[in-house]
Amino acid sequence: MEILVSMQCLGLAMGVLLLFLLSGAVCIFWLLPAVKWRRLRKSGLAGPPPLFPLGNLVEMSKKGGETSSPGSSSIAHDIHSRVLPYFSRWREAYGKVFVYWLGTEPFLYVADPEFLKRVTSGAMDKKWGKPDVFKHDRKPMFGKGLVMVDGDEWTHHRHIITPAFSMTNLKAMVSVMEETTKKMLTEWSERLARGQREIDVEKDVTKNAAEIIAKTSFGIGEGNGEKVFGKLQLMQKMLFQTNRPVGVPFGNLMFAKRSYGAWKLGKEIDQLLYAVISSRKEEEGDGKTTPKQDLLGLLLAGNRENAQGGGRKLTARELVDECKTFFFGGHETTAIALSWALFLLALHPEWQSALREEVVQVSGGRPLDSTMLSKLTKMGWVWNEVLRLYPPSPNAQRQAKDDIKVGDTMVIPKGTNMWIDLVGMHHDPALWGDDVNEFNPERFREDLHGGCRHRMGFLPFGLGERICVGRNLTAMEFKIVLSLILRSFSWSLSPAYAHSPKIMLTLRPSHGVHLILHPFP
Ligand code: HEM
Repeated sequence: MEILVSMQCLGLAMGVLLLFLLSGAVCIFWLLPAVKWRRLRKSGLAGPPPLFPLGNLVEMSKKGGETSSPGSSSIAHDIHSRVLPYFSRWREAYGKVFVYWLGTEPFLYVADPEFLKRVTSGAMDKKWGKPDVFKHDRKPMFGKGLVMVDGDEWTHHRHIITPAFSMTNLKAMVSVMEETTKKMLTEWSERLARGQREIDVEKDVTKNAAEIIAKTSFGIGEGNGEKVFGKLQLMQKMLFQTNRPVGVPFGNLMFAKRSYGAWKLGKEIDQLLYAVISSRKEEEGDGKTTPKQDLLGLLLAGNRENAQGGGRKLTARELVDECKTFFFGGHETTAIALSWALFLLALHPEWQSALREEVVQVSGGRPLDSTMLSKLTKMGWVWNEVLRLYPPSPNAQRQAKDDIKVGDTMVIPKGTNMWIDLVGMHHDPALWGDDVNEFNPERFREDLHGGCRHRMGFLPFGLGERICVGRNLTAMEFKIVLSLILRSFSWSLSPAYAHSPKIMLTLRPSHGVHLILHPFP
């Protein structure tokens, strides 16, 4: 009898616990998002109706634009509706500012530069940080590196990191970029000599950019550098092979095995980078060795200076995370920009010739240096036009760290994320005119903003205080690699090339960029 009673009590307790958990889940996954949704609508922010706990993910997962059939006749640069079909549809219905939901997370979609200016200008910029929802997912890649931290921690990191990217420091990296790229070009020549005419340049340019960033960040080939580089690449593939259900409660469990794999790789990479850093500290600690001029060397020097001025040093853990951040933030974006540039120049041989002429005029046959690079004016226009039509980072993101009041009626509640659609703004005829989808580098001839009707309509490197810290480094690398290719080859698009831009974190040519190369005399 007593056993029966205690069994009943246990059953009751289990029932109450279950009910408690269930009502907690209903509250977190349905009621709270619904309340937030109501608050946003009250502020005048409409959007596609979400279905919690998935939000609008079902509509977003529907297939969009397809690959063009091979051949250049079907290539168009009007890519917004192909790469972001759901945003394109919602924009027609709700305009250039609306709210959509990734799971239970609200996102304010913004493709209106004037609205963006109103919500981020001046002191308001400080109220925005980076979305928490991506932090867990991307932790193995960036840890608590600059891209991920907010508030005072961000200010501290940025203060130490920014000087490392100054033009004076970057100059020392020209020869590393040149040497590495020449190796790639020698390989291309050898392949041509063996009778191979077609090369997927995207693959090789990505490998080249990874090698450059590993060398310029922490000195590849020095003991553990090469191992780190291989593992970092593997981790990136593991994490971003497929789109993940961001914002969906327990969505990560669906990818538990892969997440665990990435976490494990992350730990191995950390160990290797710790070893690189401590041997560097030992080498430089005696004060007799000159600090290395790669980013890690410059960070260590910045760290010492900061400590001498009474500031806090970045810890070894933080230095490791910054090295990973430079690798992930730096190589793929640069490689993609170069790949799109080679693709666009294949379609526009007249620009290929104009750039080649400029390179010959500026450098003759001499090794490149930073003064020469600054004289490559036309190449600068092409750089901007590539980033406009095919921005490698297709969006910038923020999260309101406080309620943000806009004008008299609108409040963006704390916790709301903001998704700034750079592809949308860069392809908006209202901002750029009727030739918005044409490759026309001349638009940057007299204007850094390419004639865009709004100063904030062209943002390939993001905005405000959090603008990309590596933008000078990447522009320098672009000019060096492209100049060297132009000196050695001319090229056209392979008939097998299929135009298929796709967003997988970055905006990439998903079937590579296959070119027919011709050695240039
Ligand atoms: C074509 C090449 C590149 C593009 C298109 C690009 C684009 C961007 C964008 C859009 C952001 C976000 C800015 C924002 O939130 O407002 C960003 C941030 C960042 N980028 Fe780049 N980037 C490139 C190359 C690089 C390189 C070469 C490095 C370093 C080696 C780098 C390191 C970073 C870092 C550390 C941040 C975070 C800055 C912060 O939050 O303070 N990027 N980049």
